[in-house]
Amino acid sequence: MIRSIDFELRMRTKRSKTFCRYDSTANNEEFSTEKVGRDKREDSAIKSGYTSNKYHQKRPHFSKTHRRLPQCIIIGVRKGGTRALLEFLNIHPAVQKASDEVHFFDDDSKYEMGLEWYRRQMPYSFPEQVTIEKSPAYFVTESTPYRIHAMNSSVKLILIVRDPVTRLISDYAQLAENKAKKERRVASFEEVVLFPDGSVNTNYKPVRTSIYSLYYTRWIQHVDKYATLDENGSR
Ligand SMILES: Nc1ncnc2c1ncn2[C@@H]1O[C@H](COP(=O)(O)OS(=O)(=O)O)[C@@H](OP(=O)(O)O)[C@H]1O
Repeated sequence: MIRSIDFELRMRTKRSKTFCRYDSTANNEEFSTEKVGRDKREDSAIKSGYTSNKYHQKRPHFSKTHRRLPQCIIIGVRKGGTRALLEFLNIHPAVQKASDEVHFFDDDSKYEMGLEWYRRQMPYSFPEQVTIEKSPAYFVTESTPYRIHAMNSSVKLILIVRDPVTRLISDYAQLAENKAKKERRVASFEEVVLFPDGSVNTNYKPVRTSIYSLYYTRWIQHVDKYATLDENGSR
């Protein structure tokens, strides 16, 4: 059991002589490594901030830790502050986050790889810790409520929402920035959000994402099935 935020565990592996420290305050890492015997690959990965699960799979870990399917999932909403929420939760020593968005339930090609693949994307954790991942696309993807329920009907789901118009502007701004980086034409906000007669274009995906009721009603159909999703938790 991890008892406090300052609690540290240290391990020296025989093979690489890597010195590992459990640091629950670390930003992007389940484990921070330091000192003796790090191989070059590890050094450059740490320097560049590279923290993909592919790399984690090769990193040393404590003998009593395992990768576990998440008991808690932040399902959205995109641009709702999901990253900040995940990082805040991860400060708690009993929480272990997946660093990357896994997109297991909303991406058919990933879903087809099965739960064992999904489990392997998760961080190592102690038995008492809660594994958590966030993929904001889950909230708006049709197949996701059923798929998550099929994995675990008592998984805890967190939905964080934001003023729908502010969220739309934030979503548009990110998409526009991505397009600009690729030197593609960026349509104005009015162009994509409004029809010439001034009505709102609800076919534009960022607009649709902000119509929370479209998706909420889909999730609510599963509320009875989710034993732990009570009235407050589902908001
Ligand atoms: N604490 C807090 N309160 C209010 N808003 C916050 C907070 N933390 C992050 N943010 C804002 O959330 C936006 C990023 O949301 P996400 O992390 O969900 O983005 S993403 O969907 O993963 O891309 C992003 O919004 P924009 O600034 O409009 O881009 C963040 O500024």
